Amino acid sequence: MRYGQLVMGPAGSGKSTYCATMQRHGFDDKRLIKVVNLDPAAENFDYQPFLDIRDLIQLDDAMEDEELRYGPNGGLIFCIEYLIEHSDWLRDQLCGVGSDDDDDDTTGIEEPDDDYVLFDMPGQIELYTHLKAGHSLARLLESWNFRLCSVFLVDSQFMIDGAKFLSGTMAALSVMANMELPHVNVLSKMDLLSKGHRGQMDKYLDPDAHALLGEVTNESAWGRKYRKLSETIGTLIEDFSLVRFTPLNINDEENVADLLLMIDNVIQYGEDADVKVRDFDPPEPDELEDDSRYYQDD
Ligand SMILES: Nc1nc2c(ncn2[C@@H]2O[C@H](COP(=O)(O)OP(=O)(O)OP(=O)(O)O)[C@@H](O)[C@H]2O)c(=O)[nH]1
Ligand SMILES: [Mg+2]
Repeated sequence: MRYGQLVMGPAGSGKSTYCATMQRHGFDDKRLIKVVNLDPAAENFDYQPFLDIRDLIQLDDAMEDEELRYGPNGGLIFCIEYLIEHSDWLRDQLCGVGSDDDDDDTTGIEEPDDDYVLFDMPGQIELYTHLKAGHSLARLLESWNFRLCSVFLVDSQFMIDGAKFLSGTMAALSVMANMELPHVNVLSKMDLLSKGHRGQMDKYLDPDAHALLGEVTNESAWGRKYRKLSETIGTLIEDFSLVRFTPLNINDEENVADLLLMIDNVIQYGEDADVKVRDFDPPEPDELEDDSRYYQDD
C-alpha cells in the first residue's frame, strides 16, 4: 500500500516548510517520509526531494515557449497539466519503471511496503479549488494504490479576524469539495503568533461560527448589508462541523508528532502493520491545558 499527503495551501502558507519538517521528524523517528516537489517554480527547499517535477518540466519552458507564451501563473497551471498528461513519468518514478498499477496487471515488480509520500504542491490555489488539475492528480495517485489525504495549510497570521476566518474557511471548503479526499486543515506558523493574538486564535480553532460572523457583519458596510448571507454560511459551517483547523508550531516536536499521527489515522497508515502505539487524542483546543507552546513569548 502507498500513502500520500497532498500538501496544499495559498502561496507562502508554509507547504514546503511543512514537508521539510515532517521529513525531518520522520528521520528522527527512523521512518522514511519521501517528499515529491510538484512546484515547477520552486527554487530551494529544505528537504531531500525523492522526485522533482523540474526534471520533467520547468516553469521557464512554459513561459519562454514561442507558442505558449504563458505568464508565471498560467505557466504554472500548464506545468501541472503537462505532468498529468505525462503521468507515465510520475508513475514510473513513484511506483517503479514499467509499473502497471493502473491496469491491475502484475508485472512482477515488487510492491514497496508502506511507501509514504508528501506531495509539495504549488501555491496556485485555483489548482485545488476549481480547476481539474488537482482533482485529476488525486485520481491518478489513487489509481496507483495511494491512500491520500488533503493537507490544507492556512497561515495563522491571516486568520486573526472574523472576515479572514470566513474567507480561509471558504477556501478550505472549496478544496474539500473539489479534491474529494479526506481533508485536514492546518493553521501554520503558530510560532510567529504573538500572545496578543492568542485569545483570538482559540476561538478559531474550535469555531463558534455565529460569534465570528457577528464580528464580520459589524465590521463593514458590506458586512451589514449581507448580514443574512454571512449568518447562513455560519450556520452551514457550524451545523455540519465542516471545517476544523489544527494548529502547527513546527518548533514543537510533540505538536508535529500529534499532527502526523492524526493524518496517519485519517489515511489508516500503519493499521495493518505492527507499529508502536502512542496514546493520542486529536487536540481539542479547549482541552489543551497549556497551549502556550503554540505561541512565541512576548
Ligand atoms: N516562523 C515560521 N516561518 C515559516 C513557517 N512555515 C513557513 N515559514 C516561512 O514562510 C516562508 C514561506 O514558506 P514556504 O514553506 O516556502 O511556503 P510555501 O507554502 O511552500 O510557499 P510557495 O511554495 O511559494 O507557495 C518562508 O520564509 C518560511 O521560512 C513556520 O511554521 N514558522
Ligand atoms: Mg513551496
